[in-house]
Amino acid sequence: MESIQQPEVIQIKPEEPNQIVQSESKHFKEYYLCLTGAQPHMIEKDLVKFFMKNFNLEDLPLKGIMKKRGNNFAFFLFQDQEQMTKFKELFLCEIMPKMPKMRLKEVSKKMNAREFRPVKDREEMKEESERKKEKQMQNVTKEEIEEEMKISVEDRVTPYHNLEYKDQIKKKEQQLIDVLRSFDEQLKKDIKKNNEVKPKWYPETEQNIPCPLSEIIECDEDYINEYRNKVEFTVGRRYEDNEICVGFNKGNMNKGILYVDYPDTIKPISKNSIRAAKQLEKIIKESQIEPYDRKSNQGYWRILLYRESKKTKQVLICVVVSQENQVNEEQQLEIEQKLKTEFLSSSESSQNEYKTVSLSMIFSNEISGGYKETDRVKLLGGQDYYEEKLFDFNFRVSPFAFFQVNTNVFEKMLRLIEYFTQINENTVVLDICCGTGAIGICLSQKARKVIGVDIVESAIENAKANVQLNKDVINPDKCEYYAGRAEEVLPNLVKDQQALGLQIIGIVDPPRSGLHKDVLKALRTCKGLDRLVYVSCNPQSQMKDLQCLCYETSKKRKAPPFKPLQCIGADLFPHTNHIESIVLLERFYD
Ligand SMILES: C[S@@+](CC[C@H](N)C(=O)[O-])C[C@H]1O[C@@H](n2cnc3c(N)ncnc32)[C@H](O)[C@@H]1O
Repeated sequence: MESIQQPEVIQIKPEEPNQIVQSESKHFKEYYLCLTGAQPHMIEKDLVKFFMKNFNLEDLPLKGIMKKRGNNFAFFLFQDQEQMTKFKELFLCEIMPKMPKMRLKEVSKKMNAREFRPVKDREEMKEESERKKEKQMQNVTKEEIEEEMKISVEDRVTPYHNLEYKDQIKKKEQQLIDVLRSFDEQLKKDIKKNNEVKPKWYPETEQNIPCPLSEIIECDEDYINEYRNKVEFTVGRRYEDNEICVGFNKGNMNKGILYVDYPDTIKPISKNSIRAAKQLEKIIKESQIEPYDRKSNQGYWRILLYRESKKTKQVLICVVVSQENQVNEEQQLEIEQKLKTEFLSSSESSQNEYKTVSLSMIFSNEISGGYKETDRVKLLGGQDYYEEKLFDFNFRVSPFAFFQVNTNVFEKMLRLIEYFTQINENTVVLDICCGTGAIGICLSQKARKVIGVDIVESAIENAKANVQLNKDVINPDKCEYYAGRAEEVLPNLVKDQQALGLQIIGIVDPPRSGLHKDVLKALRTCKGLDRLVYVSCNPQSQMKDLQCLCYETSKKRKAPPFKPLQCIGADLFPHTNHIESIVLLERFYD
C-alpha cells in the first residue's frame, strides 16, 4: 500500500501554547501541521467526520487534509496563520484532553498543497450524503414499491391509532421502563469495562431501574384527537393515481420510494388543517406547476406548514416552495395573489371561527425538501407570528419557533414541574433550550429571575416579546433571554449566577439529540444548582445524558452527581409511539 513518509516534525507542547513556533512557508504561503495518533483505518473523510461528530463542530478550521489508510498520522493544511492558530487552540483545549494519544506537530518540510483534500463543512457533507442517497434510490423494483404502499399513512404516522387509549398508555409505560432499564444495563457494562463504580445513590430494586416511573400524564378525552397545534404537510403525488396531493409521506425515503397520501384519516390533526391542505391542493393543481421532487431536485411546491391555537382561534400558514428559478416573476405574483384570496379573504374567515393571522411563503433550497431558519421568508398578509395560550399566559410563535404541539398535556407537565421545583424568591430558573419561553414564563411569577437560552434567534425574539405580552402578570425585569448555543452561552451564565449565591434550578428541554457535552459539564459543575428537571422527547438520548449527570464522581467528573428521583411520562403524542419523559433530579451530597 502506498504510504506517505513520516515527516520531520517538531512537537507542540500543550502546556506551552504561547511558545509555539509557527512553521510558515514563505514560498508557498501555506501552513501545515501533522497529526499523530490517528486511527490507521481512517481516511480523510472519516477523520473529518470523527472530529465533527465527537466535538460537535459545525465546521473544522482547516483548508485541506491528507490521510492515507494504514497510517497513524495525517497532515492538515490551513489557509492562513489565523486559521492555523484557531485550530491549534481547538486541538489543545478540546481534542487533546479527550484523545490524549493524538498530538499535533509542526512540519519542517515543504509539502504540495494539491495533495490535500479540501475539507467540507457540515452542510456540504449533508448535501453530498443526500445526493448519494438519491443515487442509490434509482433501482427500485415495482414489487418493492407495492410492498411499501401496503403500509398506510395512518400506520406510518400514528402506529397506535387502532389501540384503545388505555392500551396506548400501557404500551408507552412499558417503553419508558425499558429505557430506564437500559441505563442500568449501560452502568453495569461501564462498571465491568470502563472502571466506573456504582453511584452511591443507586437504588437496589428488583426492576433494575435508576428511579421509579411514577406516572404517565394522560391526555384529556377531548384532546386525544385533533390535538396538534402544528402540522407539516408534504406536497407530492399519490402512488395510486398520480394525483397531486398535500398530505403525508408514504414510502421509503432510503429506497427512493417517495409518494404522498391524503391526510384525512390522521387522528391527531384538526379538520381545519385538513381543510387548509385541500385549499392549497386546489391552488397547486390550478397552477400546473410541479411539486418538488427530491430525486430530480426539480419542482416548486414543497410543504404546507399549518399552526393553530384552539384557545385564541388564530392560524398561521406558511407555504414552502423552491427558491431557484422554478417559476417566473409573473407566475410568482399570481401564486401569491391566489394564496391571499384563498387564505385571507373575508369569505374564507366568515366560514370559520378560526382566523388566519399570518400568511407567508418560505423559499428553500434544501435538497431534502425541508426548510430552515435562514431561508428567505416573504410575508403575504398579517403579522409574522400567531398567538397561543398556556393557562392565562399569551405567547407569540413565529414560523420557525418551537412550541409544544399538545397544549393540554403540556399544561399538566408545567404544573408538575412547578410542584417539584418549589420555586421561591431566592430561586433563579435556568430555562435551557427555552424556545419561545413557555416553561420559564409560566414558572416566573414566584422566581427571583428566569434566564432562557435558545439557538433559534426568532424564538428568543418571541420569548422577549412574550414577556412584554404578559407584563400585567409577570415582571419583565425578571426575565432575561439569550440567543445562542446553550453549550457556548451557558458556562458563563452559570458562573454569573453562582457569584450571586442564589439557589439555581435548571430546566432542560433539548431537541431529540439531547444535550451537548459542554452543557452537561456546566450543569454538573454548577455550584448552587441542586435541582434539575430534564424534559425529553427522546428518552434514549436522555438516558445517555443522565450518565454524565449521575455517574459517580471521578477524575473527569469532579462535582457531586445528580440522583434521579423519579421519571414521569407525558403523553404529548396520542396515537403515535412517542412519549415525553420528564426526569426529576437532585444533587446527591455524600
Ligand atoms: C424541545 S424544544 C423545547 C422548547 C421549549 N422548552 C418549550 O417547551 O417550548 C427544544 C429547543 O431547543 C432548541 N435548541 C436546539 N439546539 C440548541 C442548542 N444547541 N442550544 C440552545 N438551544 C437549542 C430548539 O431551538 C428548540 O427551541
